[in-house]
Amino acid sequence: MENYAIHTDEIRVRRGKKEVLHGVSFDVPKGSLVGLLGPSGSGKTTLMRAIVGVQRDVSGTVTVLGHAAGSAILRHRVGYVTQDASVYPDLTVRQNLNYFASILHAERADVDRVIESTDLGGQANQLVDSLSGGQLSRASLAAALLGSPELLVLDEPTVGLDPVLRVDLWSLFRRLAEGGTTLLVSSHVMDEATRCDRLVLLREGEILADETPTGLLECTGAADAEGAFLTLIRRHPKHAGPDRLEEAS
Ligand SMILES: Nc1ncnc2c1ncn2[C@@H]1O[C@H](COP(=O)(O)OP(=O)(O)OP(=O)(O)O)[C@@H](O)[C@H]1O
Repeated sequence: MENYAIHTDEIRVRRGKKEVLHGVSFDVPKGSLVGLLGPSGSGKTTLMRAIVGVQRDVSGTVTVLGHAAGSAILRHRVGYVTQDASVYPDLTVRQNLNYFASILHAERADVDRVIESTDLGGQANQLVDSLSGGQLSRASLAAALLGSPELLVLDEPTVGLDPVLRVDLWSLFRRLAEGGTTLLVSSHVMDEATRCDRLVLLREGEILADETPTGLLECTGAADAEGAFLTLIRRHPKHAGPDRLEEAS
């Protein structure tokens, strides 16, 4: 288990009156870039919240870097970027990062490092309020990179970005993984899947597949990740319609 940054076993989560994760089990190897893919409402955010230890009513096992999810010891070792901007609009990018660096007791030099790695040099002295969507996502990411966390949990960091910015961000994720950081990145854009080491496909609170991109195409016979996802849905007895059960059997 020490080779895993995240180990989960039979996670169940209730939100409101309904169970939204139904016994989810998967592992994220250390230093890997893993994509958590699934349509809107499939439970990606809930699963990430369970992993970073901010979700209530979680049962099952969630171990992060060898500790129970949410343990105080993990506070500086795990970076979490939600779908909402986590930087202050009335401060510049650099002022935000200086502020978060002081909370984390990170070196000031770390601020320059994260500005450079997120390619925000040109916007460092710009108010966050005036950043574009892509720059705002990168500013939140820069804040999460302070202190060099071992694990980054990123909830739909590329949502709303144009294809060029998406490619840039995925290149950054790859560089971080090559530097030894583990990344769990959620997305509902299946194309992005091909950039991951492993893919976890989630649908209605259940894992449909936990595979390498190549393995996923091989086991479904599909030409791309989107086709693979559709094939898996058709094969799943719960999701297959009466006319599809035959096809799936
Ligand atoms: N605060 C809440 N109270 C009750 N149910 C909730 C709450 N937040 C989310 N849910 C439900 O939990 C399920 C999973 O939601 P979740 O946000 O985890 O999905 P998601 O895959 O991240 O979706 P998206 O891609 O749209 O962000 C959905 O059915 C959603 O309606």
